[in-house]
Amino acid sequence: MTCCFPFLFGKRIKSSVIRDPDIDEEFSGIQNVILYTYNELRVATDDFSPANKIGEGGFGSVYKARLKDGKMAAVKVLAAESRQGVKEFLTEINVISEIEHENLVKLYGCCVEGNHRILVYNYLENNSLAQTLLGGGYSNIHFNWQTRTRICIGIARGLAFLHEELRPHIAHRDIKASNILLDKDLTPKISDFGLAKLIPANVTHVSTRVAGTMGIILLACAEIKQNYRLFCWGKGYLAPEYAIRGQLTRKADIYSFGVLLVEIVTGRCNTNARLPAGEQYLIERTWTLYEQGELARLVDVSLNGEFDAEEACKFLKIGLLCTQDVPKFRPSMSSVVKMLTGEMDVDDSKITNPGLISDFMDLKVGVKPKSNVDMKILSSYNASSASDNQDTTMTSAASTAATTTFTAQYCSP
Ligand SMILES: Nc1ncnc2c1ncn2[C@@H]1O[C@H](COP(=O)(O)OP(=O)(O)OP(=O)(O)O)[C@@H](O)[C@H]1O
Repeated sequence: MTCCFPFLFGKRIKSSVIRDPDIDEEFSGIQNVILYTYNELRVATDDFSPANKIGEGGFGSVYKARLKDGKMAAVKVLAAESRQGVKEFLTEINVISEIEHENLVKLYGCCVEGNHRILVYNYLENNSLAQTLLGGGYSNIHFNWQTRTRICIGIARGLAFLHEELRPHIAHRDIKASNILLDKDLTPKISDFGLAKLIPANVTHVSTRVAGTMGIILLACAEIKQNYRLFCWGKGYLAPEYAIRGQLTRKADIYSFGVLLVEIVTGRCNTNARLPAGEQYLIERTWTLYEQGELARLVDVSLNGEFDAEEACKFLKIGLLCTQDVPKFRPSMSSVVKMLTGEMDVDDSKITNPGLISDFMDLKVGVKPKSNVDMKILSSYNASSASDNQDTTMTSAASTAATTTFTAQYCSP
């Protein structure tokens, strides 16, 4: 196996030790990343043993590891399909390594040996919100109201930091319950910056491919000459403008945060096909109950009534503010933090209708779906940079890699 940077292994990267000018350039400005050898990580994970596997995401498998210095780590082995070239990979590392905040997962280092692309993160003891709070009762953790408020505020602070304090700003692009990890004190940490891209401060949005778990994929199949469109609805965190047009702004993250906020208060996933129609989509349900003045009914019953009803309804209203259909109506994350902590009032009159799948299906397609089909969509576009800026990025069935299950609605054009 060829080693890209043999002279760097086991060392903290210092650009001063690098001799190759290209590599020197790649590493310039990277000071705090440790480069691990593949062998070191193999030993740390007991040869990537299934017993140490703690998760599987769209971009690869995650293993629990004990590093040489005794520290626990989460080792994310990027799947072959999502392996980037050294340059892209290091660009990502460069971004991640400089980010430090109480509510963001810390990147310790990486491995870029031969074909391997591995990220090494701080290990978080209490798993993700998806596996605990929303995991269907398989966790021993009791999320009381106070813990939930702390988690909501922590996530909001982490995101506000990415959006507003970092220069250039960063949109996470994949805010969702499985990307919120909890440490031993249940402090939330936002993970998965693998998909984060820099947004230059003077750019209001970049139109780009949809990354990570897809909310919607619009596929036009060449064989049927675009006679059919396949709309796929996934886990529902994506803002409509991002899902449909690939328009990435911080406002799309704020939409996803709003969905997550409502999930935390209600203790349920944002989509649940087993519920009666009208209750399946959490944001739709929240909007209905808000209009009826009955928001408190949504609060997680497992709290046994032990919560501050006024505060819980306020959080749900903030969720609605964040998920408004019109991106510019959504508040900034720093305002969200202030509203959550009570430093700023929530103005009910500012709440307008949320961006909902049912609405834009009708709007964009103009016909009702013919049938529901469950299918495995191979997501993870490797769309060429040429198509990155086109609204039609998602119409290219394009290259597909990681498997994600979606419920698709097959429609006439
Ligand atoms: N730093 C970490 N500490 C502890 N567990 C982790 C850590 N990072 C990831 N995990 C576990 O691995 C799982 C998979 O994480 P990963 O970020 O690869 O995928 P995901 O967020 O579930 O999905 P996707 O790739 O679609 O975003 C997480 O849900 C979590 O349970």
